[in-house]
Amino acid sequence: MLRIAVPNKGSLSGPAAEMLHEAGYQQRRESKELRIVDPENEVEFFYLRPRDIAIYVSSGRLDIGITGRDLLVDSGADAEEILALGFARSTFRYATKPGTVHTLADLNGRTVATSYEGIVGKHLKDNGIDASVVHLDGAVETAIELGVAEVIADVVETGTSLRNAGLEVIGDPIMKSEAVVIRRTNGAEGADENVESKVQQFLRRLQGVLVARTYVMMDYDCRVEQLEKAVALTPGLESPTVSPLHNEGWVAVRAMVPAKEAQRIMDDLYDIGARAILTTAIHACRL
Ligand SMILES: Nc1ncnc2c1ncn2[C@@H]1O[C@H](COP(=O)(O)OP(=O)(O)OP(=O)(O)O)[C@@H](O)[C@H]1O
Ligand SMILES: O=P(O)(O)OC[C@H]1O[C@H](OP(=O)(O)OP(=O)(O)O)[C@H](O)[C@@H]1O
Ligand SMILES: [Mg+2]
Repeated sequence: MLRIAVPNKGSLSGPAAEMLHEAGYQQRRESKELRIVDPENEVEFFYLRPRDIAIYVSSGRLDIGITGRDLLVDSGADAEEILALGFARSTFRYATKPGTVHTLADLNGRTVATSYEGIVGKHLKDNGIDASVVHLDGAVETAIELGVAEVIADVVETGTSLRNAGLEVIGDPIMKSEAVVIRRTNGAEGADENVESKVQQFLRRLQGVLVARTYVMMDYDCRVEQLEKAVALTPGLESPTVSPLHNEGWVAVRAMVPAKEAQRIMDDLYDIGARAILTTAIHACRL
């Protein structure tokens, strides 16, 4: 049985459950459930606080987990990222009231409030900055207004929270984060054979979901003379499927294309004479 840690609340929890469901795994029905067994897939899911997941996984009691890259780094736990999942994307930044602190160097001697002491402590140290760090559990944007700190370091996605608090960012992002699958560092070494094959199957399934979300299937007909040009526009993953049409001199072509580029590719195909150009969603795949 593969043992997997899944976020039980916060920004990671909904999208993680959705992705696991799309990958064919059973998920909990009640938000209070702390663990469920999916007997068909021989997987047990543990619903844990996102911040604790790296600690459980590094202990070796759970085989893999889904958490945020920033939470993994902050924990300092002995675990590594094995697959990026593309949701809960954010940056991690310093911010302050306009006009007080302008550059990273100005942080010297200041107080920084954050929920991510691990990331901030290391970043300050690596940059030779002597600042004190105050730990707050959340809503850190308010810390400046209330005089607890002069600077905050927090997760920024749209920037709305910073704007609402009248704050502006300082310097470049400290890091970029997204949801990731993590495993104990070098966890594949010496792992049970059955566990290892289940981990690989889990990763293939999630990769399948990622591909199904980012690619569409494109079909079109074109004249044989235009085939090379058309194939250059739709190279597919390996190479497109080309089948003869009943009408001589025409072929049907099928290839996966990135969903974001589908409309532009359809225009370009039309311009070189392709017709009956269709796209269809991919629901699942194994590459
Ligand atoms: N607004 C956001 N947009 C995208 N990702 C976010 C956002 N807020 C937090 N995250 C990400 O979610 C993870 C933190 O999850 P956690 O559950 O601890 O916090 P949360 O989503 O802010 O929930 P909570 O309501 O408990 O504060 C981190 O990886 C972080 O980068
Ligand atoms: O840039 P934005 O789109 O505004 O998103 C960033 C905000 O979202 C998270 O807060 P959350 O609502 O989870 O509250 P918290 O600070 O208590 O964690 C994060 O801590 C920021 O405050
Ligand atoms: Mg939060």
